[in-house]
This record gives sequence, structure tokens and C-alpha cells, in this order.
Amino acid sequence: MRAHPAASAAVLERATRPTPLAADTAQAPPKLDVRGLDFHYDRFHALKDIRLSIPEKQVTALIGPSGCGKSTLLRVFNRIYALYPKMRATGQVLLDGANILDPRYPLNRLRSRVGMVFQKPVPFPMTIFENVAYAIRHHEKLSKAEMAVRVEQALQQAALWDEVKDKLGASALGLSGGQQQRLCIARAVALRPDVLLLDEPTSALDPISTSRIEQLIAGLKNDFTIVMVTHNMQQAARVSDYTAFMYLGDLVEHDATETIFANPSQRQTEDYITGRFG
Ligand SMILES: Nc1ncnc2c1ncn2[C@@H]1O[C@H](COP(=O)(O)OP(=O)(O)OP(=O)(O)O)[C@@H](O)[C@H]1O
Repeated sequence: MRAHPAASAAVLERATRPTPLAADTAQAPPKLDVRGLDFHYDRFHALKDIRLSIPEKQVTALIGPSGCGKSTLLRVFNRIYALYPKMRATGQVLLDGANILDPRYPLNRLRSRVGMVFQKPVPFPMTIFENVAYAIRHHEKLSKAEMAVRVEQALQQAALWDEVKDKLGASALGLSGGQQQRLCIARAVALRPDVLLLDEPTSALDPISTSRIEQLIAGLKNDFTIVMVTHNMQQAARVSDYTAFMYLGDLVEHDATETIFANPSQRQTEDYITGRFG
């Protein structure tokens, strides 16, 4: 078995850090439980009978070649497709046991429980404070003092507070790309969701900002269940506890990250992580 050298180094480095044993988390009920999920863009069958258990307060990475369905799966987890009549999902995605694909599951509730951060940071054209407060106001009525505390908490959680505490009234558009992405993370965590979805959160960032976001993710999993799409296998190896490999709409293999990178059970996974395709 020939694992990707850089990814192997990252796995080795991680091995020195304490991570919960797979057996521990396997006993806990999954936070998200995907059962027989199929997804169609009109006639195109983009996800095929996906079955996947996502453990609570762990980082699960979705990897695979371009077009395999990673972003589609991530977007199903907060039902973005519901906006488009020709897209449909069948099967079940249970969040704490309740099927979020059921149209009776209120979209507002889903959006407050499952937050999403996109590839390119998209701050609103308003102040740094308002970027975070705006999201909270949509879901909760807080006093001015409570709001100030919540905004500070969210910015602290996103490791941005120290850099912006003296300019909360300045435009968010004046922040650097890496700071803007952390602001988007602050906006998402401000709602105190259970699950954070990260769609290639560092692909538009420089290496230093990328490293800050990776450190941030390692801390955020104390509070949130994280599902992350990444093209960067070293990043998956460094940051995630579990990795799911997808190919042409199928979920080929899902296991502890160490296992996927050091000893995958499927040939396609091995070929992908050793750089033979993708
Ligand atoms: N809005 C859409 N309408 C029709 N087909 C789509 C749409 N979005 C995605 N697809 C198709 O669904 C498949 C999965 O796309 P998806 O974006 O989920 O892949 P991905 O693994 O995230 O790719 P990438 O790594 O390039 O972002 C692809 O074949 C894509 O062309």
C-alpha cells in the first residue's frame, strides 16, 4: 500500500495528538445519519444510495475527484436544493434522529441548526459587528447588551476578536481574505448550530490564512460537528477525524482518516490518495 507521502506525514504528525478512538464515537448515536440518499439534478443522478454516519463533535472530510458529488452532499445537509424545483433528494438524512429531508422539518430550524461556510468568503456590505448581529437577529430577539456579548463570543470562537475588537464599526469589506473567511465562520457559529458545513473553506486563501483556519477547525470541533469538503488531501489528513471518499456519485469508502490514508480497503480510494487519478 502506497499512501500519499505528504498526507502520510500529516497523518503521522496527527498520531501524536489525542483523538477519541473510533470505537468510542462509534458507540454514540451519529449526529447526522444518511440512509439511502439519492439526489437528482433534473435527470442527472448525482448521488447514489449514500449511506454515511457522521459522529458528533468530530471533523468528517469529504474527498474525491472533481464532480463526484461532495458539494452536492454537503448542500443536501442544509436543504439548499429546496429552492430549485428540478432538484430532488430521496432517502433520509437524520439529524439527531429527525429526517431533515421531510418538507415538514422547518427550513428555518434547519438553517439555525446547520450552518454553512462557502469557498469564497462573502461578507455582507455592512460593518463587522452587523455581519454577525444580522444573522442572529434573523433567528432570535436579543437586547442590545445580549447582542454585544453574542457577537463578541462568535468573533472569539472564530479567532477574529483580537484583530477586530477596536474596529467593529468598520466595513467588513476592508478585512483581508483570511479575516473575511473567519468572519463568515463567526456568522455561522453565532447561531450556535449543531453542525457546521465547510465547503472548501481555504481554497481561496494563502498558506498562512489556511493554517489559521485549520487550527480554528481543530478548536471548533469541541463545540460543533463539522463536515468539510476539501480538494487538499494533506488538509483532510491534518484536520479530519473521519474521511469519506466519493467517486461518480457513490460513496466508495468511509473510515477513520488514519485508515483511509494508510490502509484503505478499496482500490479506487488507494488510487485516488496516491495520486493515480483525480
Ligand atoms: N446545479 C446543477 N445542475 C446540474 N448538474 C449539477 C449542478 N451542480 C452540480 N451538478 C453536477 O453534479 C455532479 C456533482 O457535482 P458537485 O459540485 O457536487 O461535485 P464536487 O465533487 O463538489 O466537485 P468539485 O470538487 O469540482 O467542486 C457533477 O457532475 C456536476 O456537474
